[in-house]
Parts: sequence; C-alpha cells; structure tokens
Amino acid sequence: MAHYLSAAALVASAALTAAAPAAKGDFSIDQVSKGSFYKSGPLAMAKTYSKYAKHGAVMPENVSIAATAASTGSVSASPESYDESYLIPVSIGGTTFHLDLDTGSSDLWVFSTQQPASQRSGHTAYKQTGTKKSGYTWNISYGDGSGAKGDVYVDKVVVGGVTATSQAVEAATSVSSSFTSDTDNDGLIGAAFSSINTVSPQQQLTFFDNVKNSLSQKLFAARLRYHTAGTYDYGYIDSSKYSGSIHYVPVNTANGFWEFTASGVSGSSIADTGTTLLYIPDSNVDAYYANVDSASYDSSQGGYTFDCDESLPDWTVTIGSGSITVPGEYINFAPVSGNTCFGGIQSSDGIGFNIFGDIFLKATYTVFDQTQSSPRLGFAQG
Ligand SMILES: CNCc1ccc(Oc2cccnc2)o1
Repeated sequence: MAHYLSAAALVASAALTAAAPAAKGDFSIDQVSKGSFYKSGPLAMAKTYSKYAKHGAVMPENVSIAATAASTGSVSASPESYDESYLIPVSIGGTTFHLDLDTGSSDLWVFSTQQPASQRSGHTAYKQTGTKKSGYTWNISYGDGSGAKGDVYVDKVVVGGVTATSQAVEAATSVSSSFTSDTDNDGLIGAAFSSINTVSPQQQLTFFDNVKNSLSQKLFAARLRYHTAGTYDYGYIDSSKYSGSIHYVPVNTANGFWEFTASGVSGSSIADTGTTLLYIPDSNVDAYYANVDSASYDSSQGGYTFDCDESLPDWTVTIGSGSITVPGEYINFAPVSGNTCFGGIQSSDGIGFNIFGDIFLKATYTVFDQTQSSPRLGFAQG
C-alpha cells in the first residue's frame, strides 16, 4: 500500500537544516518558493538528498520510505469466464468497485444509483459520494457495440494503493444490455490517452494521467494471465513477471491509443486490455488457420471456429527487436456450441487497425511507458 507523508513538513525540515551556519563539509540547500514545490514532496526530497550525498547528506529514513512507498503500487487483475475481460478492485469514495482496466479507452465510469434499479441489479452502484461537476456529461461507445452515458463527479480513487485525490468519476445514468448482464463488471477504468476522454464540455484526465507524476516511474505494466489472476503494476517494473528482455517500440498517440507497428502484420496495431481477442489482417488470420485441420470461417458465428479437441499451433510475432509467442492453447478462446470452439485470432479487416487484445497480452509483460520524451510500449515474454 502507498503511504503519504506531508511534503511541506519534509521540505520545511530540509529548509531548517539548510539555515544552520555553514562549516567545512556542510552543504546548503536552496529553499524553494511555494510555487515551485514538486508534485511529490518525498520524491523531491529524496532527489535532493541523493544529489548532496557526495557532500555527506544522509537521507532520513522517513524521506526514503515516503519517496519509495508513495510512488508504486500493484493490483490484481482477475479474469471473467474464458478470460472475456480482466477486472481490478478500485476504491471510489471508500466503496470498492470491480472495473475493467481498458487501455483502449479513456473514461472511468461506474454503475450508479441514477440508473433504473433493474438496469443495475447485481452491480455495485456509485452513490455519488463525490462533488458533482454541474453540467458535465459523458457518452461512450465501444468496439463491440456496447455503450454507456451519464454525468460526472470528482472523488478519491485508489488503485493498488496509488491514490488520485480528485479523479473524474463518470456515473452512469444508462448502460447497454451487455453491461447490465455482466454482473461481475461495475464499469471501466480507461488507460488510453486523455485526448479521447468523452466528457463534455471539458475532457477529463485518466487515473494514470492524474497519478503519473507521483509514481517512481511514469509507467504501468500489464501482466494478464491465462485463466488465472494477473496484475497491473504502477510506477515500477517487476522483473519476476517476465523472461528475457523488454523490447520497446515507439507509440503514435494521434488517435489516443497505445498504437504501434508490429512486423509482418500490416497496418497499425493497438495494445488494448479491454478487448478480449487478437484481431489481425485477413492474410495473417488465414495463414494461421491453414495449419488447423478442422478450422473454417463460420459466417453464422462471425469468425473462424474449429474442433475444441484440436491442438493449435503457437502464434509468434516480432515487435521491434523482440518476439512474442502466444501458445496455441491460448488461441482456443471458448466453446460456441457442442464441440465447436471459437478462435482467439480473428480478422481486423473492417476495424481500421489491428487490436492486440487479451489473447495476445496474456502471453506478455507489457509496459505502458511515459518515462521518455514520448510514450513507448515495452513487450516481454510473460
Ligand atoms: C462485452 N460488452 C460489454 C463490455 C465490457 C467491456 C467493454 O468495453 C470494451 C469492449 C470492447 C473493446 N473495448 C472495451 O464492453
């Protein structure tokens, strides 16, 4: 869990130390005007003590602890049936909601008591504990045809011990039927870029954008797993969760997504934790299922299906200087009827870009990285 100490107290104590009369080997720390405080006082203090370590400055333990503890966190990512989506516990105004962390969208919305009781039956509903942003509304549609809309509040949101004290919380007044029927899911927490947030008249920041300056490193990392719980790490990379090296590629943020280029897969691709399957061009899909004897395109199911008992080949892709292999087992998504199963690899033709969704991401440790002058994605074999 993250812990916060008063930044002002920490900075003030340093300032008092600096006022002591100078002696050989002593050092002085320039006091900063209030206007130039870092967003994370403990982290600023830690940097100052580190800077002057060569002059004998010894970092007090409370600064070291605060600077470390205040800026990392990790939260469980639990799969729904067949890994359809992965839900994380999120505290909003002191109530815990189970939300779908979606790197393909940028709204944090929850079921709310403003919806008809029948529409929110079985869900945890937000009771508007925050401050209403009068006149603000939101309305979002997802790639699978689902959607939701409502109004906007500001409240305290905690994910894995990382806190956004004033997060825009989008409370639903109406959601589409597939959300109502998925009673495990209380809403979404978007983690794409805030440029595609749907709040009007003024777009709001994502949770990550609100907390990133307080993190040890401006990044979060997804370790989704096959048929078991994984994690999202905030502010640090956990080297126990992947093998080999993390290979980074540049991100194009023009469309608001974590958009990148994969070798051998034509067109742009997005890393999208909120999409269940792996959508790539027809040519790649046809080439994959050519090696699955019982596979065929079933227009009634809207995709490739095959015999559930057939052993599937792995799928390997090169991204930047690294390669990721998705085990064949992961590509058997779910039964559709009898002993016929639906493929985890399907066509992106008609979408406009490829979607590296959960079928792919659960084979990786993926780093959503804003530590550099421009955003980048890091992929390692999970
Ligand atoms: C399954 N439909 C409801 C639902 C759950 C999560 C989402 O959101 C999505 C859907 C597709 C792509 N990205 C986010 O919709």
